[in-house]
Amino acid sequence: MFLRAGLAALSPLLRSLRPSPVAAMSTGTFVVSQPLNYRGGARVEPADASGRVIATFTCSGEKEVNLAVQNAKAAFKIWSQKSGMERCRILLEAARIIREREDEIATMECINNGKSIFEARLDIDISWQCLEYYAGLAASMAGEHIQLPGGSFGYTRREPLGVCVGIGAWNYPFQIASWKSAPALACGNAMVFKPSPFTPVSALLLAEIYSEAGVPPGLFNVVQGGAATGQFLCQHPDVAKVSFTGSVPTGMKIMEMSAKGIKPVTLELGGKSPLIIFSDCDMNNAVKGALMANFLTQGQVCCNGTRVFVQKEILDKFTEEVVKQTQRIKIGDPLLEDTRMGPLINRPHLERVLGFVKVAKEQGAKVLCGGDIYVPEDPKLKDGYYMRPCVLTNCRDDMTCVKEEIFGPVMSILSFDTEAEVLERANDTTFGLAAGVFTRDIQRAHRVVAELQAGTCFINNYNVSPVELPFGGYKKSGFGRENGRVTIEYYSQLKTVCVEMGDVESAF
Ligand SMILES: NC(=O)C1=CN([C@@H]2O[C@H](COP(=O)(O)OP(=O)(O)OC[C@H]3O[C@@H](n4cnc5c(N)ncnc54)[C@H](O)[C@@H]3O)[C@@H](O)[C@H]2O)C=CC1
Repeated sequence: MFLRAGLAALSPLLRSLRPSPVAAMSTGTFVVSQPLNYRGGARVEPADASGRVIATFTCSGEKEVNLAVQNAKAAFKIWSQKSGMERCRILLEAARIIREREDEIATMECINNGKSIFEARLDIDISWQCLEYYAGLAASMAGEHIQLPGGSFGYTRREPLGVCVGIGAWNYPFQIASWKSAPALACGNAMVFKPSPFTPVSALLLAEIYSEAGVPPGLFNVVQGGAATGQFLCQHPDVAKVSFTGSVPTGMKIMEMSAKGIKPVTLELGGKSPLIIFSDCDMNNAVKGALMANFLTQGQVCCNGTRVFVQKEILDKFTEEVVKQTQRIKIGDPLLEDTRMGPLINRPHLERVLGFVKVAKEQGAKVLCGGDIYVPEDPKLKDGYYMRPCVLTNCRDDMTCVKEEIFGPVMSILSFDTEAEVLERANDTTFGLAAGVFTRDIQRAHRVVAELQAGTCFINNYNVSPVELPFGGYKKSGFGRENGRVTIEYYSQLKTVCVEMGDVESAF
């Protein structure tokens, strides 16, 4: 568990950043001196425990989950009565505070997760942008007015759902908490959020920032824990909705539990996305795109384009250039400005990813670079969970590395001849989160994305995530969307009001 070296919560969050003797993640560490649950507008020790202790924090049990939901219910009463403009102002203030504290939050996220400080800053930028975006929408949420015969009419009201639950993965801890809470709060809901137990600390910062910005105490609560705590949340009768980011198997369980309470769910699950490079592409951009599609956050990105289909004519040139640039990626202490790849999340995950590379070799793939443990020069990092980014070639569609989500820095290159062929192969997966295409042929680009079975498609770029655009999956990658205007619909419900202006025409 990475929460070694005295994980400690911070608010003032970055109480101390000092070299850690067992720096498996980075040279940074922090001292947890305050509780990691947030309820009713303050940090609290959980009221009970689910029986499992992970590192230095206690997993919240049923009682604590109940308390958090009760607090959220009380805050919902106040918040849901506010006008859109009132909610807008508070969310804008929260966005401002995040922007102001960007360096502090990014540094914490970097230690929390292991991603480079360069990327952590981008995550924090996207987070405050998300709050700004939904602040802007809060005031413009409106229903319809529908004229009926005889002067009667109807209208619709867009109303919040109530207490929403957010359950997050470990790869984008602060960003996931923001992507879930911003639209939820903008619509007038309250939220109880459970971060991944591997990355428990940064959601607390968001909770404190919301309080500082002026949300009612209890509007955004954090409970800590793993599966058991997550189950208490999903099964809670007073929870109106569950928004989940994580793996497909957990997503299925979340949906099952929510089905029992007829709760709507948003599922942001895994992927094994195709990236199609046609021979008429701009080669420089295609190579950059392939790296963006595979190596951000050490490859631990759900929408990564890990199946890189390259048209035969340019296979050799493309592969050569991708390998050259992959080998140049600076690996090491994520807190250093020039680092672009930090450690993986924990040792079991590192071993799992290395295991995929081993199986790929056994099945006939060729390792062109990386795929092995990396030991940084800094002796403090020698036990870190680092690996060198890997490019595999000689891949076939039936290989494990091409079929399964690895969730690590492993790119599989496959070659293809025709557009029809590559489309069929690209779609031959149970996942459907994202896809990308590089070509200069504008008609082909649109024709291909129209055929791709994926919720998010990129043309001539990959893994950019403007908050204005909806993000989410097809097939087993989930449903519901995050970001964009449409997400309002996933955090609100429509009430129809039918108004009679004449007399009742009774059938009796
Ligand atoms: N589509 C998307 O937006 C994203 C999807 N992911 C996917 O997430 C996975 C990696 O993240 P992990 O944290 O390992 O996923 P995970 O599914 O193991 O855990 C995700 C969250 O669910 C909680 N959880 C686990 N079992 C639960 C249960 N039975 N009931 C309720 N909650 C439970 C965990 O504590 C954690 O907070 C990958 O498959 C990745 O593709 C990750 C980021 C973004």
